[in-house]
Amino acid sequence: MERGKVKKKEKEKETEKEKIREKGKEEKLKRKEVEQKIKEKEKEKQEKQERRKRKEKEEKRTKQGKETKKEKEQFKGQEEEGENKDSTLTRTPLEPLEKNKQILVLGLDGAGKTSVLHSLASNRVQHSVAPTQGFNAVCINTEDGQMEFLEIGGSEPFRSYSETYLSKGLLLIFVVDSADHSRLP
Ligand SMILES: Nc1nc2c(ncn2[C@@H]2O[C@H](COP(=O)(O)OP(=O)(O)OP(=O)(O)O)[C@@H](O)[C@H]2O)c(=O)[nH]1
Ligand SMILES: [Mg+2]
Repeated sequence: MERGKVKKKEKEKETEKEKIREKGKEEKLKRKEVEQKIKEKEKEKQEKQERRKRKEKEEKRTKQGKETKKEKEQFKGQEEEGENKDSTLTRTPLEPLEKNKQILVLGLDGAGKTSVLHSLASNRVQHSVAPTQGFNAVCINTEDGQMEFLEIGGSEPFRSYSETYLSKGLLLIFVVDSADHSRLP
């Protein structure tokens, strides 16, 4: 009789152990499922962030592209004019715009063109100015807007450019050195 009781108790113990093992397995599976869900959510978050970053980058690129396109078009126009005349001097630093035409400043070499422009721009007299090699563009801000002056060097090699720029200028200022009697008619 005692042996039978012992056997029964042992069987009961084993079944309890099995139940505990099964419970443990189920808990493990549940944990794994929860972990997988968390991982999936994290992945989705990362993907969303990456998409946002890409969009922002693309927007920046398109904005920059538009600006550079405009600049390129302006530069192309200037280059084409310069190539037609086959000289680097024809590429003026300030190409006259239709609305904002330039005021041409012409005169013989040493007449005082650069000096006049300098005194207009800064209200000061500058001594010993170097001869202008090609063009000298000066922009002066006034109450009514901007005034653009374009001086063409008076030395021999640059004099021919004054003819081509005469038609493009809005006004002409011709500077004469009245003290230089040898060059006056
Ligand atoms: N005494 C005197 N000297 C002047 C006057 N204006 C200009 N100068 C001097 O004359 C020289 C020539 O003047 P610039 O202003 O360079 O003459 P420019 O017409 O620009 O000459 P380019 O650029 O060679 O065509 C410089 O040394 C100036 O300092 C003036 O009113 N009086
Ligand atoms: Mg000059």
